[in-house]
Formats: sequence, structure tokens, C-alpha cells
Amino acid sequence: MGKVLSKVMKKLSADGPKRILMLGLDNAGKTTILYRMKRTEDFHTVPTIGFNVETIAPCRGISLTVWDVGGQDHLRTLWHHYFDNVDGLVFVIDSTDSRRLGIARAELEGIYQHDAMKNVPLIVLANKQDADDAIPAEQIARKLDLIEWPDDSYYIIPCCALSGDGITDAFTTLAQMIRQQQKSRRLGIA
Ligand SMILES: Nc1nc2c(ncn2[C@@H]2O[C@H](COP(=O)(O)OP(=O)(O)OP(=O)(O)O)[C@@H](O)[C@H]2O)c(=O)[nH]1
Ligand SMILES: [Mg+2]
Repeated sequence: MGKVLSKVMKKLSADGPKRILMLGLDNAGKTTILYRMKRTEDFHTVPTIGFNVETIAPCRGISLTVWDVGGQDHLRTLWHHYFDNVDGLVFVIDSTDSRRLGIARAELEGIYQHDAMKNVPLIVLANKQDADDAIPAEQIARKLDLIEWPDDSYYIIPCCALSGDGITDAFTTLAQMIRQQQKSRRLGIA
């Protein structure tokens, strides 16, 4: 496993940073995740108007340029401007926001209707798992209809942006998915 991972890392760093898009409804925790990954001390987020972009290294040898785009209702219509040349998508869910899971599902489905986003590897982050009323990740997967998606096209990962639990693993997993897809493409099997 260690050997495989180190090979993956070498190849990823050789190709330069991968372009990652991070989307999700407003208040899901996207910007908190971004700055937690940057290990920024004492940051306070405000609702994002436009985007934040940072290059992160979830572990040695992996470099990802992450675009965090504002998720408010009127800003979601602008998401498609970010869809070109995306290597991987992180879709963030506020696990305490049961009322808007249906809207999140529709937005996620809408993203994959765009040709440029078809087949882009997906990580769904079930964020805010520290909250008492957080919905477990498996239940979120069902509500998002992820059960209908091909098994190897996504992972859903529970996390807490405040503590950082689950986040590094999520970006590392996404990097591996991207590498695997690129390898399959080179071999002509994807
Ligand atoms: N309890 C808890 N609160 C969190 C967590 N992650 C983020 N938050 C809080 O959720 C609120 C919104 O976080 P943001 O990171 O600004 O959300 P966003 O997805 O970037 O929102 P937009 O920029 O409007 O799209 C903030 O008050 C965060 O402190 C978490 O894991 N647990
Ligand atoms: Mg934000």
C-alpha cells in the first residue's frame, strides 16, 4: 500500500497541481475546509462572494489547486463558469441541514449534467459531524441518491472542518481517484 501510494504521489507531483473545484450550498463549510487544509491559524469565514483559491498539499508529493466558490442561491448560477478542465470535485454538505438536502441533491445532479463535468471524480464531504444533530454520512448518501451512481465514481466521507477530522484523507483519496482515472485513460479503458 505504501509503495503504491508513493508511486501515485511521484506521478501526481510530476504532472503539476491538479485542479479541484469545491462546491456546495452556502454555509456548508467550504471556506473553513480550505483554510483548515492551508493550516491557517485563527481564521473567521464570511459568506464567499466570488471565490477563494489556494494550493494545498494534503500529504507529501501531492499538490492540488482548490477553487472554493460561493454557494449562495444567486451565486450557484455562476458555478458553470468554473467547469472547464476540472480534475476533481469536492461537494460539501452541511450534515445538520436536513431541510436543504433535496436542494443539495438537485445542485449536485445539475453539475453532472454539464458535459465538462461528466466523469469528474467526486468526493462528497458530510461536514459538521461534530454537531449533535448531524445526519450520518450513509443516510446523506441515500438522500443524495448516490446509491444510483457507479461505485467507483465517488466517495462520501464524514468530516469536521473545525477539528480537521476526515479532511486530509478526503483530498488524498480524491488525488488517488484522479490518478487512477488518468491511468485508465492512458490504457484506453476509460
Ligand atoms: N459545527 C461546525 N461548524 C462548522 C464546520 N465547518 C464550518 N462550520 C461553520 O459553518 C459556517 C459556514 O462556514 P463557511 O466555511 O463560511 O461556509 P461556506 O460553505 O464557505 O459558505 P459560502 O461561502 O456562503 O458558500 C461557519 O460559521 C463555520 O464556522 C464544522 O465542521 N462543524
Ligand atoms: Mg465560503
